[in-house]
Amino acid sequence: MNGYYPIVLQLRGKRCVIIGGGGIAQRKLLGLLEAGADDVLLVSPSVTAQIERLAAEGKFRLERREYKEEDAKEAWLIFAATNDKRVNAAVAADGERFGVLVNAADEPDNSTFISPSVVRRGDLLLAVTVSGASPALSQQIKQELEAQYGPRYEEIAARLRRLRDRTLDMILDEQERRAVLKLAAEDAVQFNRNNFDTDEWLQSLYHRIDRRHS
Ligand SMILES: C[C@@]1(CC(=O)O)c2cc3[nH]c(cc4nc(cc5[nH]c(cc(n2)[C@H]1CCC(=O)O)[C@@](C)(CC(=O)O)[C@@H]5CCC(=O)O)C(CC(=O)O)=C4CCC(=O)O)c(CCC(=O)O)c3CC(=O)O
Ligand SMILES: NC(=O)C1=CN([C@@H]2O[C@H](COP(=O)(O)OP(=O)(O)OC[C@H]3O[C@@H](n4cnc5c(N)ncnc54)[C@H](O)[C@@H]3O)[C@@H](O)[C@H]2O)C=CC1
Repeated sequence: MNGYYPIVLQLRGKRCVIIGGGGIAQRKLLGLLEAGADDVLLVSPSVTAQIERLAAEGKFRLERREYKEEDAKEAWLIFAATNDKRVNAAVAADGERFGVLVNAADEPDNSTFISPSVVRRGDLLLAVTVSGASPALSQQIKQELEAQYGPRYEEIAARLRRLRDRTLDMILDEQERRAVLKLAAEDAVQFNRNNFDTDEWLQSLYHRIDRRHS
């Protein structure tokens, strides 16, 4: 069994490099752009039509050439996703040497991180991995989660963020705030879209907490 520690990375301002321009490189690229990465370089002599289109829209920098060592040296995080095992292994070894986070798409043993399957609903991020045992199972579980946690969860998360921000200056007692926020998370899933007001909601949560305590 492989042990992996999950983290969620903030990529703003971090140089993310993808070596390769096929279907796998494209999937890693879309994942980075969805995550808000704003300093992405993709290096490959040939690329898919979609990679080409996104490059033309200025979403990231494309260099049509083969990999060179400086690509790894200047990276914060790097994906080795070519169809040449030796190139992928060189990217991984260079990345390791320069202390860069490395994902080798063809060889988990050369990687410092692996990519999970991801469902995004606004601020809600669900990530699934089977630690390399079965990417197909990760994908299947992702589809189940997509059905279970539909698009309305984007609004639920946004609503809870607004409420939580409001409580930070309204409820100074930490215990009380915790009780309100836990009840709010239970409550949020039941709400329908209409007649929503953060302050009214907060008041009703307060009443219910009071009642529980008395
Ligand atoms: C270790 C890891 C490293 C990494 O890439 O990060 C890795 C490695 C490899 N994948 C291979 C095959 C496939 N990968 C997929 C799909 C995905 N692969 C992803 C992640 C990972 N793949 C990491 C482990 C994650 C985990 O286990 O949970 C996903 C989840 C995320 C993503 O890539 O963004 C994405 C689903 C995205 C989605 O949600 O839709 C499919 C399905 C398909 O293509 O339709 C197949 C064919 C079916 C199968 O094999 O199960 C091969 C053999 C290549 C060959 O035969 O040459 C290797 C190499 C090896 O295992 O040695
Ligand atoms: N991690 C995963 O989920 C999966 C990984 N794979 C692995 O990923 C590899 C890539 O798969 P695909 O994208 O389908 O391959 P592909 O054959 O469609 O694309 C390979 C790309 O690598 C580029 N390339 C080749 N040599 C290069 C170099 N020296 N420098 C920069 N770019 C170079 C080519 O221009 C091409 O764009 C496969 O060989 C396979 O081992 C395959 C399936 C799933």
